[in-house]
Amino acid sequence: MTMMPAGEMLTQLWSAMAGLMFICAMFKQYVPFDVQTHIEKYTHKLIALVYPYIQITFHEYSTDGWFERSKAYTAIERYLSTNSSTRAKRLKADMVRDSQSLILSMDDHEEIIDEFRGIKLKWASRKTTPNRQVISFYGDNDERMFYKLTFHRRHRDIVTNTYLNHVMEEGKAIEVRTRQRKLYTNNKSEQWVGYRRKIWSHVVFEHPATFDTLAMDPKKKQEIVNDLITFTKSKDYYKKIGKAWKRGYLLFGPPGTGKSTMIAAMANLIEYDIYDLELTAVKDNSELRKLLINTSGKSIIVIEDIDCSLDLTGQRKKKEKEKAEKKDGDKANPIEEEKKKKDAEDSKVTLSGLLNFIDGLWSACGGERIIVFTTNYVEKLDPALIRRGRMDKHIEMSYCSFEAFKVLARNYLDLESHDSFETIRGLLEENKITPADVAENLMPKSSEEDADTCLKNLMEAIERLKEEARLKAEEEEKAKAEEEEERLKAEKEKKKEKEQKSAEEEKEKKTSVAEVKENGEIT
Ligand SMILES: Nc1ncnc2c1ncn2[C@@H]1O[C@H](COP(=O)(O)OP(=O)(O)OP(=O)(O)O)[C@@H](O)[C@H]1O
Ligand SMILES: [Mg+2]
Repeated sequence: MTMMPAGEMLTQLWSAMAGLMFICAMFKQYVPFDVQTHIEKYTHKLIALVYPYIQITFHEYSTDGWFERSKAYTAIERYLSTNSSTRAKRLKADMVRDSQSLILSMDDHEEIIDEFRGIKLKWASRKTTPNRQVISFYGDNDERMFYKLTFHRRHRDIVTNTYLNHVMEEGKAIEVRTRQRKLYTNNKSEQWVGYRRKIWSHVVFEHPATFDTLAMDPKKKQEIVNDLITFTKSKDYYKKIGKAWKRGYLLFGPPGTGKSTMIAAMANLIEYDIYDLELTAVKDNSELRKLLINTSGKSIIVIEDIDCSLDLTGQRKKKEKEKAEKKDGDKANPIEEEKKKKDAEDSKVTLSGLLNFIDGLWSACGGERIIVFTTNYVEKLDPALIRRGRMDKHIEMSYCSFEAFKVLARNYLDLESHDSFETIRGLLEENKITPADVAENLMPKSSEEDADTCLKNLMEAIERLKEEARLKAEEEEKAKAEEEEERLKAEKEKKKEKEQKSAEEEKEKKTSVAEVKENGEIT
């Protein structure tokens, strides 16, 4: 037999392929659609007879729970990332933890062979674009990613019963190991369209705060740490008592007392993600619910300044509005006003919606969660929102105590003790100063400033604050006295007016009686 030259062989192959494609095109064009479907069905059956392989697909977004990224897909992605990196030829690279190492995973349209108990299984990463003759409104957002697993049908049982479980478990374990903690924030609903929905955007969470660097009463701090750690280990306990595995914390206190810092420290302690929920960007309760469904387990959901985000405290908002109206008078810009009004109308998250979010049926889906609210005005919140069971732990973050100061001195100046500590203790006991102010003063402002200078700065700052507070108190006192004086004056005038009025009335009465008498005499 004579060997065909390579070039000729290639030409023949090309022409055969072109012929096949032509036949396919003709088939699609001229054979009616339902006949095509029938032919396809029987072809599949025929292939199944001779082709002994089974295929399973795992889509990134399943069709029923379409809002949620499939957990199976994520687990497979992780599993294949460790198993594929040595075998696949085209890889995708992503940064992981601390941005120090890369994680490699299989690229789109790449295939790998995995081995399990001597069985060979083929994994392929695929992408489909819907077979439609229209230009997608959402651009290439309609692309769907999926993994396809192919294996021999004689291994069906072992794959479906054992192998897939093994992949899921491994995938989850890898995820925990390589997890890069994230800080999420919610997007406006306009960005929720398409298959690559962006309900939450995230950045890598890298806040350095820890409970060691957090300045507060050590006893209280320990209590919170214990509470958190107990929570993370209590899966079975929560199951036993029939409660969703979640815990609510309410952090309250004046600005600059470390509420946000505490949340970062919490996330760092228990290694949870943070979802920073901006309620003003949420249109209504159903959006709120969607946001919640799309949070993962092991996460802290934070609503900062809950008193400001929502008209939960109707009265306060109204008062503020009235005040603003009075202040602005007629000068208010009508366009601005209109916009504000529209914003207010748009934000229709209600108290009951929020309560449902915290402890409704939805709150139990997806694993352990911590919900944290922060506020500067705890007394203005609706009691329903913060009752125990909803917000399980109320933590007051208050002005800097001496114990808290010692933590800051250790952090900022590496000082355990100093001659001026006693003076500072006295100053802190007498004055209300926030940890943020103390921290600011303890931080060296130039390379020449040493610990002594920083402590001196702090003492001076407290003295200054003391003086400011005294002046403010004096002014307030004065204003109060003036107000009282004016009130008294107004009262006096009112009394006088009343007296005058009654005197006039008396006089009128008398004259009319006299007139009657006079008239009587005449008649
Ligand atoms: N208890 C604290 N321990 C350590 N640092 C603190 C503490 N409180 C405040 N700070 C410092 O002050 C800064 C402001 O604190 P933070 O943002 O946590 O205050 P906050 O209570 O959240 O205030 P706001 O009510 O205005 O949101 C932080 O960057 C932190 O460095
Ligand atoms: Mg804050």
